[in-house]
Amino acid sequence: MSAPELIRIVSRDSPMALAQVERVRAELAALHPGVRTEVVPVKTTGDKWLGDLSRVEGKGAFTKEVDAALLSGEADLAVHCVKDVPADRPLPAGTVFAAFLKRDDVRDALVHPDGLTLDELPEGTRVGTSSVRRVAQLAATHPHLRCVPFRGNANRRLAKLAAGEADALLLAVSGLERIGRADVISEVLSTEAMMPPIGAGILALQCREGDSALIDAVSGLGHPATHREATAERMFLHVLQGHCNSPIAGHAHVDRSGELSLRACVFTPDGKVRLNAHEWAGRLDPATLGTSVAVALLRQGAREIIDGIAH
Ligand SMILES: NCc1[nH]cc(CCC(=O)O)c1CC(=O)O
Repeated sequence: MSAPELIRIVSRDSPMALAQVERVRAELAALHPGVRTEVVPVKTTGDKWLGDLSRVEGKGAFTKEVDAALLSGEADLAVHCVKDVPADRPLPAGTVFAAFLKRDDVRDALVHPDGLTLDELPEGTRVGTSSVRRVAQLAATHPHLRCVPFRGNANRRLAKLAAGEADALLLAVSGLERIGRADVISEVLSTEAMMPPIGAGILALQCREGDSALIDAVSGLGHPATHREATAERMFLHVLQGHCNSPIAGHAHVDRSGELSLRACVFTPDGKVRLNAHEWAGRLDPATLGTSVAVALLRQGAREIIDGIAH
């Protein structure tokens, strides 16, 4: 089938999201020089509402309006951070993932105006983050620090930090790189020090089911190892059935020999309990690995921890 003449790409309108779209346009232009692209920016509930996300009705605060543009035919292709796409339920009916782009850095970074590292931060330092995953892990390893709620896109968070609303920030390395602000990073945290979220650093392309001309055109942007990692991580979360307030981390990785493993954790919000599992896929497919790791954590009591957290 011949490639479409025009691909309309829908995305959130934050600087990070628009930078992601530019990456997709550049990769598409290299693959299909004849295809034109147009950007359809939308504001999502998650961009408009800067309060507690668990108070927004339903999941998908960063994806709902993007999905709607795809389904209504206003756009043909959506670019998402996999991290922001709910994994506890299937994609909206009528849509599918057409490709997962090569994964960026999965790690979180500390941003401190004077360049201090996490271990150097003095008692009482206010760390801006609304992420229950980051809060729980910091509480466990650095109980003398204080997390303060911090929402808004990465550029807004950096502006709030500059305005003194916190003393330091935790943000994804990949996000800072995308907005061209890797210069503010004072320390890149190892995945042992700060386990990443499901889908960290992965961009997914989503389209209407059955739009085969488009699927054919963009599938060449897909990265097979990233696809396996995203599939294992998302199935893990699907089986575990977390909610917005449950601190969960997970990181699948294809190593140099092509072996896939998945390490994952469930925490209590205060970080005092941490369940761990780490398994290799061996002959299992990625989704079965995700299921197996989720079951391993459920056997350790993950359900009771997750359900015991108010949401
Ligand atoms: N929750 C917002 C969000 N969604 C994806 C990223 C980072 C980029 C990525 O992991 O793809 C960020 C920002 C952050 O957590 O610092």
